[in-house]
Amino acid sequence: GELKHDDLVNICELGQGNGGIVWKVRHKPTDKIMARKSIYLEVKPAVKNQIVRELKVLHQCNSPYIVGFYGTFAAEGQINICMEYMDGGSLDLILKKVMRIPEHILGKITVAVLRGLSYLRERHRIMHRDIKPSNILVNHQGEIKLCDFGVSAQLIDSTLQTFIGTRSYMSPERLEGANYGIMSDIWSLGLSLVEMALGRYPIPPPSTKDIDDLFKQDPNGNQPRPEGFGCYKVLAIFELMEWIVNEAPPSLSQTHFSPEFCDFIDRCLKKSTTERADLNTLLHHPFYKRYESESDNQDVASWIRQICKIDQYQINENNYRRCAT
Ligand SMILES: O=C(NOCCO)c1oc2ccncc2c1Nc1ccc(C2CC2)cc1F
Ligand SMILES: [Mg+2]
Repeated sequence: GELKHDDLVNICELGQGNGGIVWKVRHKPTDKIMARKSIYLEVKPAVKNQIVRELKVLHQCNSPYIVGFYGTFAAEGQINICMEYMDGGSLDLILKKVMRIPEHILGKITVAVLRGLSYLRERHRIMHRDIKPSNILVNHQGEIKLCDFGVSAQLIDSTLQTFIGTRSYMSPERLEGANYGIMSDIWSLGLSLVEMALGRYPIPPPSTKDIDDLFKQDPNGNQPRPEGFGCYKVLAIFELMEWIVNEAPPSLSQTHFSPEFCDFIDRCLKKSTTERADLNTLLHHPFYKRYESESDNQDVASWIRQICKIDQYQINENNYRRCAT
């Protein structure tokens, strides 16, 4: 049956952003751990009920590359979406812990995202609409899954993409207000991969010297990033949108990345949608091919566990220091 608000007990807050707050919760009747996202909306009850009705389609969204769905309900003026708890968190949080994500892990991420996008398109005829590191979640089993995709048309309209912060992953055509579709998700994937490969949002593009410094000082990319890293100028959001529309797209250099990866990125970040690679082309690209055959994700699992162990170690270290004083 449907989940009820009173059956859920808050454990801890997992994150906040763009009008939504996510809690780790326990479902008392089943003792199951879940993540509950609450989105506050000032809309009429009829609109809320339509959103809940449309979100129930998520019960049919079953794929290894899509975060599991347990149920949805309206309570206290919020839309609540209960989903699978992913104990590795989202890739934007992972990126804060490490300098950057190694290419072979980015290959596995690419396989999962392309397969997730294919599933949403083939089986549900929808695009994602919000591909970015914070909407790609991982767990200790090495699974990589998508969340926060546009399954409810009414929720899309009600939020009207007012979340200005997320515009920076939007494709040029979408920023210009032109028609956009799945090709816009491909642009967002390309931009997200460059950000995770370099360890920083890639617009304005870092200079070759910046990138060489980044790789010289820490070849394995495991040290947390020093403050003021790269001391690059952070553009205001509108400057950023202008840059995406008017300037050349970011790219990767073959000094630090494989030719296949560099080419994959170039194909995703074509500013013109007619030149940009579509989903099927990318599913035949050598970079995707290199990783699609690897069935298990034990390399991802051990990489995630190693990062979370550092995290756990630091928690213990801080606790020890506090107790020792
Ligand atoms: O969270 C969203 N935006 O994040 C900004 C607010 O924090 C979001 O925006 C939508 C627009 C249209 N339909 C749905 C959603 C949806 N949420 C959502 C979609 C799919 C799932 C699947 C179970 C994994 C979970 C979700 F939370
Ligand atoms: Mg999100």
